[in-house]
Amino acid sequence: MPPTFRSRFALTLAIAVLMGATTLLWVTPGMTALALWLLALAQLAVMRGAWPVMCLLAAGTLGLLTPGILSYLLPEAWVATSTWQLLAEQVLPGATIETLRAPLLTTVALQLNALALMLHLRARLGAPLLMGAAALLTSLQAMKSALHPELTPLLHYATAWPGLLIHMALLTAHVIYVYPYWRGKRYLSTALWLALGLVGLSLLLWQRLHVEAERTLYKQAETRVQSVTTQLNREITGHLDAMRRFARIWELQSEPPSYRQWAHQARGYQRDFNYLINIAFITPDSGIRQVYPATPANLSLLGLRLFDVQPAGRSALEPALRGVREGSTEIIELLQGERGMIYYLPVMNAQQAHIGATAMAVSFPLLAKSLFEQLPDKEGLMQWHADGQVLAQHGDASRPGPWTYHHRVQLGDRALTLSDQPRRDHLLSQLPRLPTISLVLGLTFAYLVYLVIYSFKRLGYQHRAMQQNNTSLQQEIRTRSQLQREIEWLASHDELTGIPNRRHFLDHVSMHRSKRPLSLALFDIDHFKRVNDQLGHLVGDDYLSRMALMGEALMEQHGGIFARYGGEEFVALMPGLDMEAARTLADTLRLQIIHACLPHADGEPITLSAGVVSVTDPQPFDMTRMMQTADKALYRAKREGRNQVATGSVDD
Ligand SMILES: Nc1nc2c(ncn2[C@@H]2O[C@H](COP(=O)(O)OP(=O)(O)OP(=O)(O)O)[C@@H](O)[C@H]2O)c(=O)[nH]1
Repeated sequence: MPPTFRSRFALTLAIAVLMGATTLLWVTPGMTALALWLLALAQLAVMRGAWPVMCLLAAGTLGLLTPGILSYLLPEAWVATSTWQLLAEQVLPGATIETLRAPLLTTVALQLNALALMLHLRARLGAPLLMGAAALLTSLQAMKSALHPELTPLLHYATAWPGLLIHMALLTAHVIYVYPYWRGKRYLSTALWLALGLVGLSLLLWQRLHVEAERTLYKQAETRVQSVTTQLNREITGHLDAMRRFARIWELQSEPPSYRQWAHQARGYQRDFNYLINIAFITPDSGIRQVYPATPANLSLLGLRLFDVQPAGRSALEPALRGVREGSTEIIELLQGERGMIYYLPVMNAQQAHIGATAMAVSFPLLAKSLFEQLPDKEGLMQWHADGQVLAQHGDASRPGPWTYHHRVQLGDRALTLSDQPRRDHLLSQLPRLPTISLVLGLTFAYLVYLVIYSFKRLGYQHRAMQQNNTSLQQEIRTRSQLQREIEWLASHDELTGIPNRRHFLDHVSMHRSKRPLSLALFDIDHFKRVNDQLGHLVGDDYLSRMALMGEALMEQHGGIFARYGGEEFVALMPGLDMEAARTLADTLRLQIIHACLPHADGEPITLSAGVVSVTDPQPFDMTRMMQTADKALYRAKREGRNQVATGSVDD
């Protein structure tokens, strides 16, 4: 994709995001929409190169989101949920904490995105990681929203899909824009993938801790409800035991109780169980004979036949009146105008004859009130239900939480439900901050790991590059030294034969000029032109080289030097050799060459002529004169038939 097309695509996407965020802000205004809108503007500013504007917008986004993050992070003891709620109401009348803060993952993702925009292309400061982490967090939030409610935490409230999609599009626009700048950085990928792995791990840990924390809240509701039902069972067992004791009192007398006796005994029981709104004596024909307390509502019942006025309780009352067993009604409409249940117990007299039954009417609302008494009323709403009707309730129904705990209780033959719906503020205040702290620490750790690995890899890369430079520099130095040596060698040696050249020879001469005796010999190959002409120049070159090497070896063996003087001429300096020794050495070379099998075209061996000159004490050394004398001697050797050594004296 050509870069221009890529950047145009990113720009279009950013503009689309801005339009989407504007719509979102219009339709469902909230912190997520506002932050996205600012970020989209910042993204456009980045693409237009307006850095100050971009920094201002990104910093504004960070500032907007910071109170939200703090509200998730700071312990309840430092800043209570109610304080955050008050703050929210002051910022926007009628707002709740939720309207002014996005879900945790979305808030953190938006912050990371804002930071990444501020860092722009600076991979060394972690811009790619911030983008990657923002994308991971947004994906997890999307997953949680998609799976809601089965696998999501109890307190979860999903981010609206448009917000998530817009955020993803914004991240994509940013990645498309910056990708070409990061593509070539080899040391980036290791640091990035490792740090993203850590981000993923800290997200998993957060998810685990978060779900656990919210399950604990759910458990608290469960415990609360169970304590109420246990208390209910205890109360029922308690007042039934008391009632049995009460019924047995009348076995001591032969007459049915008088009102005075009845009131005297019943008073104590009614005081202990204040939800007993009526303790009555029922005659065998179901007539109400005595009632306590003597309230107008109770007194108005005297004389009534329960079989007639309360047929719903007949099945419970009849066995008690016949002395067969105790009985109790379901929760029914009591004659006193309340809902409740009535317990009937048989009453016998001293002669063990059934004289009636004791009836105890329990007001369910009063019973429920006594059960709820211990519970705080600000934490939520607790309700008793039966047949879809609320029998009694306790607490505060405002800002209900996202879930209700239900518990079925068997009351006689009747099933009741006790529900507990905690208030959202209560749940938020109870929610531990540890998961959020672990997420923030995890992200920070991943960021630090990224910085360390990135710097380490970058240093390594730079170090390797430097090492490569050093190696090639050393190689260059070696090549140059080699060249230098070759140049120096070529300056002092003959290229064809490899033996010293005339310049080297002259340097050598100046070193030994004071040496006595000192001899010098000039050598010239005989009829060498014929070799070239008849055998070719390549053979001529080969002969020259081989003869040069023989001469060099022989002269060096005797402490002298053998050099090519030019063409097919050689020169030798022999320090310490007098004329006779020098002539013999020159002749030895001549003989070696004859026996070296270097034939002419006709098979005749190649030969050599030489002119030798020598100086002894106190003769001075004059190079020009020495050379002239040796040359003359050589000329004589040639003239006298070649293949011989002639000598000359510098004094002639
Ligand atoms: N192949 C080859 N030939 C060379 C080189 N330098 C000089 N010569 C040849 O050496 C020959 C010298 O010839 P001349 O000076 O006529 O002497 P000559 O044939 O050796 O005869 P005399 O010296 O008189 O015995 C020439 O043919 C040169 O071309 C060389 O480096 N390689």
